Amino acid sequence: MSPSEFVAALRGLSHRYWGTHPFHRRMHDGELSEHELKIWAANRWYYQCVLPQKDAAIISNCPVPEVRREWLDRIVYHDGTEAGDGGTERWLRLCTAVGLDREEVLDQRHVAPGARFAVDAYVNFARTKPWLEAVASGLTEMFAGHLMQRRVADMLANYPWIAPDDLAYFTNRIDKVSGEGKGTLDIVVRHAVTREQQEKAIAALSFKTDVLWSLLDAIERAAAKE
Ligand SMILES: O=C(O)c1cc(C(=O)O)c2c(n1)C(=O)C(=O)c1cc(C(=O)O)[nH]c1-2
Repeated sequence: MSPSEFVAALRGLSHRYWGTHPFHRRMHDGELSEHELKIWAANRWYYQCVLPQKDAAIISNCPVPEVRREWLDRIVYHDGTEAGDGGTERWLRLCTAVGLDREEVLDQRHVAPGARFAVDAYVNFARTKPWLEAVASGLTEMFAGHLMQRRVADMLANYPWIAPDDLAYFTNRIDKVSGEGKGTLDIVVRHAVTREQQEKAIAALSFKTDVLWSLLDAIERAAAKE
C-alpha cells in the first residue's frame, strides 16, 4: 500500500472505536447515574494504571533509539516526575469528584473481571508482539481527541457535581493528542514498509478497538448491578 492508502485503512477503523459504544453514548447524553459514573471511573483506573507498564514493554522490545526516546515521554506523562503529579494522579482526582474514596480506587475493589481481562490483554500484546505492532495498537489516539473534547463539554453540561478542574485529566490529555496521534502515526508509517507489516499494524489497531470495546462492555455490565 502507498502511505496514503495505508493511513486511510487505519483511519477506516474509526467505526470500531468506543466513541459509539452504548455506555459512552449514555454518558454523553447525561443518562448515567452517580453509581454508573463511579463504576466507570473505578474500572478505567485499572486501564490508566497499566499504561506505563504497557509503554515500558514497548520500549523494552524496541531496538530503535529515536522511537524509544519519543516513547519514554508517555511513561513520564502518566507517572509524573514525582508523587502526586502526572496523568494517573489526575485520573484519581476525577475519581474523587464522582464520589469515590481514593482507597476504594487504589485497592481496585470495583474492577470487574472482564475489565481486568481486557486491559491485561493490551499489556500482554505489548509484551509479546513486535514493537511496531504494539505501537500501532496505540493509534486509537487518532480517534480520541474529538471524543474527549465532546466528553468534557457533555459531562460539564449534564453532571452538575463535576467541575471543570475535576476534568483536568481530559483537558490535559486533549492537548497531548491534539495532533490526532500524528507522532505515533509517523512512526508506524515510517517503519511498516512491507504489505505484511502494514496488515499487522491494521490488525493491531483493530485488536485495540476490541480491547476498549470489551472494557466498556464489562463496565456497563458491572454498573448495571447496584
Ligand atoms: O478517554 C478516552 O477516550 C481515551 C482513549 C484512549 C485510547 O483511545 O486508547 C486513551 C486515553 N483516553 C488516554 O487518556 C490515554 O492516556 C491513552 C493512552 C493510550 C494508549 O493506547 O497508549 N490510549 C489512551
